[in-house]
Amino acid sequence: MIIKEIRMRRMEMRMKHPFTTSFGTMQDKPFLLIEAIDEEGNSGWGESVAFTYPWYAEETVETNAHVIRDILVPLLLGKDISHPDEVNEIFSPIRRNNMAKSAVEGAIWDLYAKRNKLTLAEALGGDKETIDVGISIGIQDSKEQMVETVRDFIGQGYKRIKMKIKPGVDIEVIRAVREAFPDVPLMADANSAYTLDDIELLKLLDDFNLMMVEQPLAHDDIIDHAKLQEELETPVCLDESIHSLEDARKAVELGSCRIINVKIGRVGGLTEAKKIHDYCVGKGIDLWCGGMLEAGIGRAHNVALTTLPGFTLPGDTAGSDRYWEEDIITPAVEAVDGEITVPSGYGIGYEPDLEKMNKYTVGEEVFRSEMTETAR
Ligand SMILES: O=C(O)CCC(=O)C1=CC=C[C@@H](O)[C@@H]1C(=O)O
Ligand SMILES: [Mg+2]
Repeated sequence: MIIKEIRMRRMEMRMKHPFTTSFGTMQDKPFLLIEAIDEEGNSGWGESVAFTYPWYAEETVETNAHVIRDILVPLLLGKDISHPDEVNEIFSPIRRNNMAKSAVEGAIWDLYAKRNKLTLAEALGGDKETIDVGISIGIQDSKEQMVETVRDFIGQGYKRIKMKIKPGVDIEVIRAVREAFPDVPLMADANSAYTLDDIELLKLLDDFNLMMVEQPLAHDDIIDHAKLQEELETPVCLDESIHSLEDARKAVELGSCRIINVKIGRVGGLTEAKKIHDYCVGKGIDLWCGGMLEAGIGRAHNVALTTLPGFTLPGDTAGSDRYWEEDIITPAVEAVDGEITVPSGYGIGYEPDLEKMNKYTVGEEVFRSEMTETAR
């Protein structure tokens, strides 16, 4: 398939509620959508998960727009791609900028699957018809509010509860939730808010039968996480530290984690995510698919990835209604009793809702192999 045109939409959506982590609070969500069109007029979609502020990773919406426009699109326009794995290869000379790469590569994966009359799950080698999903809950104003929020999501049937923690908002909140819900599958995400100086506090987590503690230490660390895992019964799960198969291999060999949160954008796309999956299956490392507060396109990619057999734990792909009054795909992603039915349509399986997309589009750039124009 020849990549004849790539369109980059600047989107602005606003989440229903603010989302607070150890790094801050967000509710407005500017992001980029990528559409790739082949010579037959087939169209595939990808979503950048970069935030406007580089608190989770070094990339931002602006750095993504530059790298996509000036570096990645010129490498792909006019190219004859027989399999999306080639995109990972074409982009390999570009250092990092994984979220930018992933947004473009995701569009090519969707395009490839549609062109070959496959669901994206089938194209990736996934074999599940439904996926179990959990919910990620931001830091709440009080432990009582956290308990009530957890109660609400358990009532909606979510298969596991992830709560954000940070120094001063950790042990007592987890204790309150565990006392209220002794058996709910429960985990905590620290977003790198602790250091090895906190090891005595972190060892207290072992009292709560948590499934895991996610990224307790520095965002770019695997050594200290290995020292921490030696002291903890609770499995360490890495998120921010893992940007590639090589990072995963080193972390597993060092014993830095027993679980990995795979985020397609963080690792540079579906091809790399699949490589990490295949490696971790062989090493007995459990995986789950993390979220980046995606709109429907990104959420659809997460659903497809989660169909791979090594995604053994419920991930963060909640229904669209977790964050959005209305989504930009139809139908919206729906979690019923903590399960999402994998769509049977080709590609990502959800249709872009162009009326909603246009409603939230604040800018668009069109790149064609023979010209580039700014459409609005
Ligand atoms: O998309 C979701 O629902 C998951 C949101 C979530 O937990 C996160 C999103 C982005 C950065 C972090 O705050 C956190 C994570 O680290 O997984
Ligand atoms: Mg995380």
